[in-house]
Amino acid sequence: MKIDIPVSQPYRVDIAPGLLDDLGRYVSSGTAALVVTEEHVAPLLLERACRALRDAGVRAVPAILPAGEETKSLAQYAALLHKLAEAGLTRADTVVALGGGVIGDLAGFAAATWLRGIRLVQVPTTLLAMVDSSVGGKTAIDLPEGKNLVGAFHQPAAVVCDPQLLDTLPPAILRDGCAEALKTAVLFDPDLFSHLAARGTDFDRMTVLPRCIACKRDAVCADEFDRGARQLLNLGHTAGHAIETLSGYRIAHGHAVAIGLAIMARAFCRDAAEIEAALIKLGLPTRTEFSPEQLAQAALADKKRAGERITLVIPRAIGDCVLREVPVDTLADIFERGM
Ligand SMILES: NC(=O)c1ccc[n+]([C@@H]2O[C@H](COP(=O)([O-])OP(=O)(O)OC[C@H]3O[C@@H](n4cnc5c(N)ncnc54)[C@H](O)[C@@H]3O)[C@@H](O)[C@H]2O)c1
Ligand SMILES: O=C(O)C(=O)C[C@@H](O)[C@H](O)[C@H](O)COP(=O)(O)O
Ligand SMILES: [Zn+2]
Repeated sequence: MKIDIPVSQPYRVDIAPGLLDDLGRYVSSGTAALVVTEEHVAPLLLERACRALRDAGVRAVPAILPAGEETKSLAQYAALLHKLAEAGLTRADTVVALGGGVIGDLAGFAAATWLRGIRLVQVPTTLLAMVDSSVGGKTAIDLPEGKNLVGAFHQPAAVVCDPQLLDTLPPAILRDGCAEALKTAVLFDPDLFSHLAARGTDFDRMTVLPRCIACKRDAVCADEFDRGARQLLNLGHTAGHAIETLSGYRIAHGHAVAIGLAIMARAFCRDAAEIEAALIKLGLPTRTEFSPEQLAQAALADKKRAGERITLVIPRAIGDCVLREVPVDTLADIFERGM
């Protein structure tokens, strides 16, 4: 299955079981590729990925980083730039991001900035990366002060989505991806919501992956640079990113988004009970130990803030979400309503 993403630099998401072995099709023969991955994914997939590239005449150079959100840091970004320099990557060459959202965001940011931008191929290996982070061109690293505070828009040249890679995913990591899939469903797709609410983590991959990617395509194509409608994709993220930051990135992105979604649903949504039930069915949390005041303070680092006002994503009902600008000093009360 192929999904075209007609942004300023159009590309395609290819979805097929076993597609990793065809990775060589996405990089030109005679060029080089830095295959960026991390210590959990490397033993599972790195050799296969490099073999597929070498069989296609590509000089594949592996770069293995530590696993986990801490890797989206200035220090690992700098280390990756040095690896790009050592590997001698030129503007004819490619960065391959082989991993979940952490590797996709970090390797994507390195590809966006090395030589002011070189080719990037996303090979998502988590559900979250398949349904959300590998598509749309947001790349970033975190600071201790907040999530994704440094980054760039850099669309991939291709997304190589092999659903078989999900077979080795630990259940908690699968649930992270379910949170973003459910977010997408609440935003745009009531049928997808019903599917996830009924099936939980036993969802049908070839239903959920294409539907989420198609929804993301539409939001990204409407507003590639995140100035308006694309901000809807931030549903649950104002509180979610605050929870991640306050926890020192101990709480994973998907879990934090699940809590953020539940807070906004309880505060605003006539379908709040259904959304909370679906989150619970998916094995996701819906409450936080942090106070509304702590969340509001941490949310001041949100990119949807402009001076003393911040744009929130308000879920009025499943399939009916809107952007609303509010004064930042009302945030704690809003979160309180959803606790
Ligand atoms: N750019 C975007 O649009 C966007 C969208 C959503 C989330 N994100 C970012 O994505 C990140 C979260 O991504 P994530 O949930 O994929 O986390 P992750 O990349 O840390 O992966 C989660 C865990 O799964 C392991 N793993 C990965 N693939 C595996 C596989 N096939 N088998 C077994 N284990 C595997 C990893 O080693 C890691 O321990 C956050 O930093 C978030 O901010 C970005
Ligand atoms: O692609 C988008 O746009 C999103 O907002 C998707 C989110 O799931 C993702 O977590 C994104 O990285 C958040 O972006 P940010 O701009 O709030 O850092
Ligand atoms: Zn997200």
